[in-house]
Amino acid sequence: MSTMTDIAAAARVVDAVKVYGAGDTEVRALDGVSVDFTAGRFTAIMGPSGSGKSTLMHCAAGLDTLSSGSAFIGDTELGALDDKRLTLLRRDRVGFVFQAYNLLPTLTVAENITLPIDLAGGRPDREWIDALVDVVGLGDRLHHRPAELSGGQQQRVAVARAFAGRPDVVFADEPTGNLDSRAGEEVLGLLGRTVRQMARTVVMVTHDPVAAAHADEVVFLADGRLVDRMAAPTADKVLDRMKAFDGRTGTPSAAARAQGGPS
Ligand SMILES: Nc1ncnc2c1ncn2[C@@H]1O[C@H](COP(=O)(O)OP(=O)(O)OP(=O)(O)O)[C@@H](O)[C@H]1O
Repeated sequence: MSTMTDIAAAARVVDAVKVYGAGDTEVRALDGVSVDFTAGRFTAIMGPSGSGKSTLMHCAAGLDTLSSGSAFIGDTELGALDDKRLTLLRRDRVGFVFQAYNLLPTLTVAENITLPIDLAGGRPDREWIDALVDVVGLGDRLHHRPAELSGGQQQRVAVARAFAGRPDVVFADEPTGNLDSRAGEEVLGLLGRTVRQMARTVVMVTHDPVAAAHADEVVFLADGRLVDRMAAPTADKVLDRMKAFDGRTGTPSAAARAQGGPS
């Protein structure tokens, strides 16, 4: 398990290439990406549509395999695992939050949160789960069913579920895509608090500069390549950087590079 004091990467990819199709229809969704997702930090992945954000997340999380290069969760290289071990690694060491909340409608909030642990035959750590429930602010909803909750509340349950087994890293793919801006802000604030107060690691794919501004760092992809990183992002700085990408080549302008870095 990772702690705040680790300088190690919770997840990383090295020379990651992902090719879909072949011949005339070949697409290089990832074209030699190397990136570390530092333990104890909240990282956002941004870039134009089709730049490879979801592909990077899926390959880093072991949901998809690379064409070449390697992906690691902690020190474990995913390409070295057979299907069964990869499934166990995803279950035990990785958490997921998707745009659709994917809660089970027949289970209560409390049961949804501990479902992955129950399915794995584990015993939930009560103290940890109680602390999580506190952070997500759902203490008075634990015995409700998902249909009795707002979208924002359902996504907060999904966030608690993702962290319930204390995974090394939680990957979030457009977690606020279905939410209005207020509910989205709550979920993003919650992800940020969980990282900072509970020493967790989050990697989030987003289109939204306001969402990316909740992260500690933003990595920018364009045309399947890592083209920039920004520490201490603000929505304005992220928006400016996105505007500076040439839509076709993904190359940031010199002006954009000059204003980069933390403010
Ligand atoms: N299963 C697939 N088969 C063929 N091509 C794919 C597949 N998945 C993704 N691609 C292609 O790979 C490239 C990268 O896609 P990806 O979904 O990773 O980008 P993205 O940055 O997440 O895009 P968006 O912001 O629109 O969700 C795109 O050109 C896409 O069309």
